[in-house]
Amino acid sequence: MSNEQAKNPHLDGAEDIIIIDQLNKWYGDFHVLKNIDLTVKKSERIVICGPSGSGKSTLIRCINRLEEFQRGSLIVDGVEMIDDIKNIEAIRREVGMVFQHFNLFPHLTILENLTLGPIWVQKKPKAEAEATAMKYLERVKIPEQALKFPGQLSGGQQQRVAIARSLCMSPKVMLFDEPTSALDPEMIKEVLDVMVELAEEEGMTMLCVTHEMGFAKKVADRVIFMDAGEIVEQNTPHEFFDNPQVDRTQKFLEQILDH
Ligand SMILES: Nc1ncnc2c1ncn2[C@@H]1O[C@H](COP(=O)(O)OP(=O)(O)OP(=O)(O)O)[C@@H](O)[C@H]1O
Repeated sequence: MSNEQAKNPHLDGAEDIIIIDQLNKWYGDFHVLKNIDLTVKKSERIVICGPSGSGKSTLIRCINRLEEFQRGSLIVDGVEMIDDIKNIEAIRREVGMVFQHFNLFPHLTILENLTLGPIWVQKKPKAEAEATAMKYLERVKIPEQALKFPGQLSGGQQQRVAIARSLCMSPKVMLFDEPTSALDPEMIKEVLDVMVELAEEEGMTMLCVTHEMGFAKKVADRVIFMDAGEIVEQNTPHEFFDNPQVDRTQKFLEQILDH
């Protein structure tokens, strides 16, 4: 396995924000994650790819504790993930997640979707939460949609709302689980553009499960290839795409780059 750590200058001297050590997870008898070791630096941008069912979603869902795991350790910003509700809450505050299907509350306006967490979880005053929400709606370029309901927005706009909603909680890490795979082709770019800005202008630490290899080439410090519950290969995008070391990676790249 190639283990070359990203060598981008913006990561020089950066501290480790996620440390995963020998993480193993089973669904019943099915060993879904096998001996995962992964250290992520602050401001690092990681793209995770691999065949369907290889465990990509499960891995990032473990990071913010949407899934439990049976063996190994996982530390996020110095907080170890053990079965302790206070730790889970701390992790959820630090780690935002954007899903394939947006997961907005349909009966709440966009503004209410964005302020719900800050008001109820972070106990922020309503006016402050709304000001922050508007700031992030402007950042994702849809402030005029604030008083509409999710069903009145396009898929691309809803996904940008979901990204803004995560940002309202001031996360230190953002996890993206196939954020563009439910979108029509013409909407994919508008969401990827927001993610690129987030990486380049905010220096956000990002782990993104995606098959958007153009995004990986443009933004990622490191691309990780998973297969059958293992990290099979990881490298800088340049090396990963131009010089894959492992047979399984080569076959995967041939398949997806054919499309
Ligand atoms: N709740 C569950 N119970 C049992 N098996 C599950 C559960 N969730 C996922 N799995 C299985 O675990 C494996 C990994 O799933 P996961 O969603 O992490 O893969 P993935 O690489 O993200 O796939 P995809 O690209 O299709 O989303 C799959 O075989 C899946 O069927």
